[in-house]
Amino acid sequence: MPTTSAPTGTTVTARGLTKRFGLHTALNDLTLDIGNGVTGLLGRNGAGKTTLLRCLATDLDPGAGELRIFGRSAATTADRTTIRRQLGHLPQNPSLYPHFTAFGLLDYLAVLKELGGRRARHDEVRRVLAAVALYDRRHSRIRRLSGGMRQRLALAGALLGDPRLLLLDEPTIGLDPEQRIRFRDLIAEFATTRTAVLSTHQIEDVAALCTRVLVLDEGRLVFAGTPAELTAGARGRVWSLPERPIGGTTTWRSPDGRYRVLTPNSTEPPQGYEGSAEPVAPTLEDGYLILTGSAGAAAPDRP
Ligand SMILES: Nc1ncnc2c1ncn2[C@@H]1O[C@H](COP(=O)(O)OP(=O)(O)OP(=O)(O)O)[C@@H](O)[C@H]1O
Repeated sequence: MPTTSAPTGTTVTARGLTKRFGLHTALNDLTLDIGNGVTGLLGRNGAGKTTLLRCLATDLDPGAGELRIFGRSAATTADRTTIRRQLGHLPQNPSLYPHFTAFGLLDYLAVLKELGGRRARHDEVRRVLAAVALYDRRHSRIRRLSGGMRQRLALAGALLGDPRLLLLDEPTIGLDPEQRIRFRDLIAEFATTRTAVLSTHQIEDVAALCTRVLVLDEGRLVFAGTPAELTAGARGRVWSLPERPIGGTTTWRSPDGRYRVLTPNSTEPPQGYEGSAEPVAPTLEDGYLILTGSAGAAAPDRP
């Protein structure tokens, strides 16, 4: 496994972390460290990203291996309570009570988070509402908010109390481009002194935001490093061709009519296109596709 860069500081330490659901192994012997900054979790559907985030949130008991967060053991009841007080979790498909107002829901969550003193608690609710640009909608009932606004409200809930560790499961789903940029700014600022872990299929978010990337494949950690290191795996393996080749893997037909082609196993252009292939600078997505072997799956069957 290519691991060239280490995280700064250590918030999470996992050794041999394994989670089984019946006969299925969702996390398989994961050993990793996560420190300050934004760590992106990538992987195909079912790779184990949500399961890992749920273990980090101490919502799921891994069953095997060691998990320490802030130096405390997630397996010990007293330590788990201490960990929970210092983390914020935006789960996949968060459920919000539709009859609450935005302010009312966050105030309720703030009470559960033991943010004491009415005035200080309300100030904190106003702070997180402003952070996700929902302050003007604070009196709106949740059922009247759009899908993207609900997602931002759930993010505000995770930010309550200024946690040391923020766990975000597909946080930018449903956000418009302006709000997505705002989200990146918010999380990048947060992670200058704290730790954020986000699971996503939005590779542009990882490229724009993450200081480190972890890639899971069928429950195993197959990459830990920087986005630049993941991208480098595709160097010399991306081409622009005048037609769809038989060899290589076509990612898509670009608007200029040329075909963007990956050669996962070679730094040579596809056979027969030596004269017409133009090398293309790889993206993080190319590095990810080549690493996970998904590049082969990207090509449609030829008739
Ligand atoms: N509560 C559960 N009971 C049984 N199997 C589960 C449970 N939760 C997850 N799994 C299985 O564990 C594997 C990993 O699931 P997980 O939700 O962690 O994947 P993921 O990487 O987050 O996927 P996606 O990108 O689709 O959200 C899958 O095969 C899933 O079916």
